Amino acid sequence: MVSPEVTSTAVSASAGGDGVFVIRMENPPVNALAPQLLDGLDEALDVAEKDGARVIVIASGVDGFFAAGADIKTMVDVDRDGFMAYGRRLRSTVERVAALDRPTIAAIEGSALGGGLELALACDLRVAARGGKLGLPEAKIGLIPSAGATQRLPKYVGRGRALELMLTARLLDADEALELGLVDRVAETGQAEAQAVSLATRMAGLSIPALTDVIQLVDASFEVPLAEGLAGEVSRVEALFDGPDAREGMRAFLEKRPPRFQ
Ligand SMILES: CCCCCCCCCCCCC[C@H](O)CC(=O)SCCNC(=O)CCNC(=O)[C@H](O)C(C)(C)COP(=O)(O)OP(=O)(O)OC[C@H]1O[C@@H](n2cnc3c(N)ncnc32)[C@H](O)[C@@H]1OP(=O)(O)O
Repeated sequence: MVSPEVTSTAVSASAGGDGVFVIRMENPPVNALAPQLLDGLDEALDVAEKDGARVIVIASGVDGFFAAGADIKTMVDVDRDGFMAYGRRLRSTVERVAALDRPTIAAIEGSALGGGLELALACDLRVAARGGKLGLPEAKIGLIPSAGATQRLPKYVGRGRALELMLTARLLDADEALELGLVDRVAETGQAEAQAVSLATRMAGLSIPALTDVIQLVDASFEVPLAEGLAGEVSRVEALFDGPDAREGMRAFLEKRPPRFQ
């Protein structure tokens, strides 16, 4: 069901009854991450949170592009203050996606480049369809990725591969991106959103507090000493055990019925 609450012209959204909320970026021709698209993303995220979305999919509604990154046609004429202001604006939305307290999946149909790929990297998982290109070509235009890729990419693909991709500015296809660990699933052309929604639907049937805890513990594993991470597991599982989902999940298992998580 299309969500009428999203009024943006650069984004549409649909909320499924199963708790999966799909946000589609629609800023033709290349889904350049222009301010109106970022405003639309934030509006859609507001609606998703208000509606209690359990899993959020960020997809593309523009043929050929998930997102081509910052709008070079605009960037070429913008002054330093505008560059800095836009950078702050873009990073605000990207980091909001990264910090969401529910799982997020990027459905990459078409090319995801520069800031567009950085938006996908801020999601918890990535599904990429064959036919698109993925890359961080900022060095070709005298810039560097500056919406999180230098910090996230090494965690996904390792230091050497992250450097190779950013130092060559080369583009990958979906299969190589999967091989490197840049994306988590590959779909046939035109099927990225469908595959992402299928994955999201499976996740939406589980305990979202538990999934969110797993995401945060895995992300922390790159930052904290092992002992601190293990202690985090303990404190979180004890809190979950005290929460409503654990009792409901165990009772549903024993009663051989689907759990009704909050
Ligand atoms: C107030 C607003 C200010 C906005 C500017 C301020 C920026 C602040 C930056 C801070 C944040 C940084 C974020 C990030 O880290 C940095 C970036 O994202 S930089 C941009 C990175 N993206 C790219 O470099 C992609 C460049 N595109 C390509 O490599 C190719 O287009 C492609 C995607 C591989 C496809 O190639 P082709 O199939 O050959 O098609 P074309 O190249 O001919 O492209 C078709 C058409 O689309 C236009 N286009 C493509 N990408 C962009 C883009 N990013 N911005 C604008 N326009 C783009 C291209 O020019 C063609 O247009 P046409 O010639 O047909 O008019």
